[in-house]
Amino acid sequence: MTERHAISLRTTLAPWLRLLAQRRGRLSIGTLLMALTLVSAIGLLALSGWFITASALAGTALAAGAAISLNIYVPGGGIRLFALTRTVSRYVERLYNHDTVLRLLADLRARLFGVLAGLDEHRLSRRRASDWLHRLTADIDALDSLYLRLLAPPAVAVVAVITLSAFVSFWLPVAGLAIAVLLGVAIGWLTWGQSCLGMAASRRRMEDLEHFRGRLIEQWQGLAELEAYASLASHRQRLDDIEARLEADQRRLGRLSALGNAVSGVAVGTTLIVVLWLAAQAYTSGQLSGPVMVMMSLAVLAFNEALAPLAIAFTHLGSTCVAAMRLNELEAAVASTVTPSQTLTSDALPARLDNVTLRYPGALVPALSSVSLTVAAGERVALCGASGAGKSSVASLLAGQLRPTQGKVMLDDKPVQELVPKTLPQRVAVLTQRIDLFDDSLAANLRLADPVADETRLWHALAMVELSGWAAGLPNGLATRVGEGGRQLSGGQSRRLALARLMLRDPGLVILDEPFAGLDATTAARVASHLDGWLDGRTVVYLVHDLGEQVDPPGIDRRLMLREGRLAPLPAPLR
Ligand SMILES: Nc1ncnc2c1ncn2[C@@H]1O[C@H](COP(=O)(O)OP(=O)(O)OP(=O)(O)O)[C@@H](O)[C@H]1O
Repeated sequence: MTERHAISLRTTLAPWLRLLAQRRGRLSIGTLLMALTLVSAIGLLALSGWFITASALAGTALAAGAAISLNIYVPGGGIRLFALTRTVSRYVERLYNHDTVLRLLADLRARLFGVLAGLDEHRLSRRRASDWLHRLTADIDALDSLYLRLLAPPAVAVVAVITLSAFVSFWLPVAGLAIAVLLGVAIGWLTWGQSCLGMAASRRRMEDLEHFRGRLIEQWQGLAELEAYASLASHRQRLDDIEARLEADQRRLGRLSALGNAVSGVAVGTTLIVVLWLAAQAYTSGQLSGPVMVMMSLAVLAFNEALAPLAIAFTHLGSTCVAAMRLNELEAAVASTVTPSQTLTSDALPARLDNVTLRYPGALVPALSSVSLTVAAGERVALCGASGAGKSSVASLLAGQLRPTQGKVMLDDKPVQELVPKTLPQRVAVLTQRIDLFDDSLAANLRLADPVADETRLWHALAMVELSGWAAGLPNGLATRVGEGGRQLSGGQSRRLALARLMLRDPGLVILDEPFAGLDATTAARVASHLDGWLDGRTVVYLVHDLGEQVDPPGIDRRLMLREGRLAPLPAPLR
């Protein structure tokens, strides 16, 4: 890992470390509990070694007739104490740290929800639902390892090396130095070295996992189409390719983790031999007693416990980095938007596009080019154009769901991006081509627009779209379930239900995309006459391919024509 990589790693993880720092009290207690567990494990082994050796030597001396005494109570008590603190602190540490991690997860998810809520429709629609799911699950999971796997264990290991080295130096400084150097190098390798080795594969794996999940969901959703066009095999082949890459990286990371574990074992083993050799020399020169010599060596052996979690955690550091990078990108996208503060009046809203150009990300040509149009308060404008002319793009701009690449979008003479987010859905209503109905009752689907609407209002809204007779004839009336995505309803019924839902609100600007699509002429004419009354006193933009084909939307004051993303002169009327 170069210096540049190290800097980018720091900047990538910095926002998340700051988030962790908000819980620094809990994290410090958790780390202390980890350290206590480790110290108890080292103490237990070291003291046991000392005690067994001292007892053996005392026994031998007694057998040889020497008069010696050994206090067995203090070391025996110490061993019991370490055994007890090791068990209790491990249990409490697991409980406490898992609780901390769950709290961190809640912090991370809440922060991500906040970020997602701040994204406009445009940014949200650039990714598949599965990608957002991946952000909320796998990415957050990868980040939660930041404390438990990447911060606390190396911190505890470093403190433990310093403490052990100081402890051993008390009797034999050169052995203390050997411990500091050898185990310090091992910690360096297991953190820095392992992360360098695993960085590429763990990053790639994280990216491939997201692709794999997205494509897999896409395959299940589109299974019927893939089978109908005999494309299932090629689609599956692409999935297999990603899976093969995932498996190869998994194997690579497994091998690297095994290498890390081997390095950790070799490091502890080598340190043990060196300390034993130095201690044996000190013993033969009378500098050190036998029990202390054994105690030093066993203390080093117990250090295995401190190094064991490092190899796997740091081999997978790339996953955490990718997750953090993705979430940082999202945060940056939200941070770049203006803090909104303006609200809309309760009257009909004037709307304006000032020299607006809109280019979708990655598109070769703009969807809208230098479009300027004004809709006065209370006016009804029909925006006509062929499929792909840019009508829906205009609607999304007016509804604040898209931001223009250039130019200004004004509602009520205020820039749309400066409007408080909740004011837009309250005052601007859009009926798009895509109808979203939920697998719930008719009443629940209607009450999305107004949760406190009573049944009288619901029946009135249904009557406005000529659905009240049909609904009254259903055995369960308003409690009838519409099925997933409104499957129990016809296309025309779904559209009218969506229109009824829209009429439960009180918007100042109404945008209706082909409001009568899928309706027969008689029903369309009846709905048009109800709609006409409801639209009075509101600004209206109709999006239509053309006028005069079937039933026109009611009360059109002016007609505009869009052609290939530009406002065009109206064609001369047919004679
Ligand atoms: N999310 C998107 N990403 C990229 N390009 C898009 C996106 N949405 C629309 N476009 C492109 O922008 C242009 C205008 O599309 P738009 O949906 O605004 O047209 P429209 O007039 O509403 O069409 P229709 O009547 O078929 O709904 C089209 O060329 C379309 O391909």
